[in-house]
Amino acid sequence: MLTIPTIELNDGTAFPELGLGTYNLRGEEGIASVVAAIEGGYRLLDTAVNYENEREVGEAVRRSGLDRDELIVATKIPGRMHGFDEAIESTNGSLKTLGLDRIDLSLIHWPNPRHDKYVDTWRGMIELREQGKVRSIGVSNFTERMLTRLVDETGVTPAVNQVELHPYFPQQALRAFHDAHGIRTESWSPLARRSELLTEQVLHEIAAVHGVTPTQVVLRWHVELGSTPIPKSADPERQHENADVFGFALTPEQIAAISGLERGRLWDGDPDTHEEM
Ligand SMILES: NC(=O)C1=CN([C@@H]2O[C@H](COP(=O)(O)OP(=O)(O)OC[C@H]3O[C@@H](n4cnc5c(N)ncnc54)[C@H](OP(=O)(O)O)[C@@H]3O)[C@@H](O)[C@H]2O)C=CC1
Ligand SMILES: O=C(O)C(=O)[C@@H](O)[C@H](O)C(=O)CO
Repeated sequence: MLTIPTIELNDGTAFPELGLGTYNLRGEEGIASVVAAIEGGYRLLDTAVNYENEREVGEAVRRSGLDRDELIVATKIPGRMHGFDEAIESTNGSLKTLGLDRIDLSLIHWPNPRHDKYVDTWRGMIELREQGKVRSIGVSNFTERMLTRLVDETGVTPAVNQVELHPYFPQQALRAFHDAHGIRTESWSPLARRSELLTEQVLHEIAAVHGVTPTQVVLRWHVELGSTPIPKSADPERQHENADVFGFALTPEQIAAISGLERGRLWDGDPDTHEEM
């Protein structure tokens, strides 16, 4: 079993440097994949109401037999549940579906700025944290301007901002903002959803130098940037490959070469315009 190192969030919580994405892991097969990941050493599980697999993730937590406090279960409030009361209702629903008595990390899934309710949603999450139903609170797909507004209007800085981040979209400016404000960056689609990224020549060259795979080079790049990647894999061997990135280090030149693959978002997931309910 691998040991995945942790960092400390701005609320004092120990948080893994790599976790498991669970988008599309559903049913008995999905449960088995999540159990395998936990047995392989994963301690951060990323789900969402909109993935329709909170039941499976909660069941995997129970089947793993691991002490509950060793795991970080993260879920997300969907756009249709924005607002103070709605955030509380959504979280109570997630607790029930997960079958757990605490959510370790709750995120606002998308800001949906046209509806302009994310500040009220955030206030609901602050209340949930005070009630102990949620341990850490954060956001996803927030821009610098949106993060600034949350802090200015509530005085509470998110612990995490989970955003699209991979070598095609390295998010340098947003990461610098996070670092300056004590917000942990989390990378979604860290492998660019497998796409053609893993065939890039530069990744193969760097992988050969270290005796690792191109996938491991990409995930190590996230770690070196100070972001927690949450690669999704249904397969225990690929889960192991993805998490086994703490035994080598990239040089500054290699990190720069990987960041040089930048070309933009995978799809039109721009938080200023994309709306997800
Ligand atoms: N907050 C947000 O708005 C968003 C959050 N997310 C979160 O981020 C997670 C990860 O992002 P996701 O979009 O799933 O994409 P990823 O970048 O994690 O890529 C997942 C794909 O890569 C494949 N894969 C995984 N490991 C390997 C490997 N070692 N070698 C070859 N192929 C591999 C998987 O296939 P296989 O399973 O067969 O191994 C799957 O097809 C999601 O699952 C979700 O939890 C994602 C999008 C948006
Ligand atoms: O997976 C998520 O968390 C999302 O927010 C979705 O937008 C997802 O990335 C998707 O299905 C986009 O095609």
